[in-house]
Amino acid sequence: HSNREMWFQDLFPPNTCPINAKANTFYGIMFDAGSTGTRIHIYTFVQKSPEKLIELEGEIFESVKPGLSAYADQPEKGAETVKRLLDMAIDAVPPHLWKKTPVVLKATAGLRLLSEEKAQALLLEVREVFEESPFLVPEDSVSILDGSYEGILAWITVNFLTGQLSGQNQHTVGTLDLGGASTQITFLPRFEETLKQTPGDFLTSFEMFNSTYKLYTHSYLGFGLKAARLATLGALDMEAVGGQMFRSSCLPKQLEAEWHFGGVKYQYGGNKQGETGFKPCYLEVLKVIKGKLHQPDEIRGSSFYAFSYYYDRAVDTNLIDYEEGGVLEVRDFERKAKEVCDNMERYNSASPFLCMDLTYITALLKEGFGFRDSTLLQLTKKVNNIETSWTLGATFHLLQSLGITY
Ligand SMILES: O=c1[nH]cnc2c1ncn2[C@@H]1O[C@H](COP(=O)(O)OP(=O)(O)O)[C@@H](O)[C@H]1O
Ligand SMILES: [Ca+2]
Repeated sequence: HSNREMWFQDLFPPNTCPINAKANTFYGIMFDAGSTGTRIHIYTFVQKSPEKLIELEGEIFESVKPGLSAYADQPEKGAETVKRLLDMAIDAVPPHLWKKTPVVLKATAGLRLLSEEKAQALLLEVREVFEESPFLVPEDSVSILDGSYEGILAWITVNFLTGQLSGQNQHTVGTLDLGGASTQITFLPRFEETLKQTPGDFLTSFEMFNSTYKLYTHSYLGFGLKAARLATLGALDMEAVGGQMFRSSCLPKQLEAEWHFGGVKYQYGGNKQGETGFKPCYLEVLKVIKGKLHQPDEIRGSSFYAFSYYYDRAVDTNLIDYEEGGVLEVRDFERKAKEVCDNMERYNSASPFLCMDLTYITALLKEGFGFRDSTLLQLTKKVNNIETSWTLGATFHLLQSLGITY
């Protein structure tokens, strides 16, 4: 917006503003407090006419690391990271719309894993930051997002961005999200048989854009990439034990290092004497996964959109381009896992966990969800320049609940 535009908007009520064709522009601010980082998504929408679906115009995105859960014992410092991000919205949203622009933060698996007391202390501090801002603070504006909604809202985002939620012929696509602490699988079942075979708590009905979708979705807490590292190391419930060294065949033989996650410090290293490589690593990882996940038959033959750590690790190993993304088969992850794990001493990687991560992704897809080697995965970070994140779905839901859209 130019200054001249804003000067006019202050003189005229939005709908009659003579020079501003975009008087029906509005904004929504959604924070994603993930286990590894906090992100702000500032969305711009236009509603061209009351009976039309709102259109997404653009997004401003910024992120900080580490996530809120790293501030479990310093909630004020955690809230400060949110405040710095919110300052961006002050610049991005025109002042006359501040009061009409809702701001919401939803936390995912990092906070789900904290004690109730510590999580609530963090949320309370964030709430105060919001109250002190000039934006609209709806009831329940700061909360922990339910795992099943995390999957559904990401599914809404991807299918909205790919144009599957409008018009008659809807061919929706399933979504796979691999976070740091939890992972989600979501799709619209096509066969009656799937509905019969699925436990009730894996099915959720959801209304969006005047349609009701009965979705298969589940969030597996503790099955995110970083939580899986701890589980593989046998360190998941061991925070009380100090000074213990956790070893794995998925790590370079000579490695000894420290790692911080969720405010806890872990020491880990390679199997100095014992085996290393893909085979022993796969067996190790399998112990974490085997028999723990529900396998819907229907997905074996279908293709899915995959993002977050699926995307990041595919980029790290040159399976896809960072900007472009790409289509992979499940077996591509396995091929890369073998390549990395069986050449660990020589493989020049930014992270000593690369072998473990790729092996975990392979095992999660094949043995966890039951995908075929040939299952196609569409790896995406952005669609039409908008981040593929549950935050857009959550913002639509928010606008709907505020009566700003339907
Ligand atoms: O807006 C986004 N666009 C694309 N990827 C994202 C976005 N936000 C988070 N991610 C990805 O999510 C992963 C981190 O997961 P996260 O910190 O959200 O853990 P959680 O979902 O288990 O709480 C990383 O791969 C990161 O790149
Ligand atoms: Ca996430």
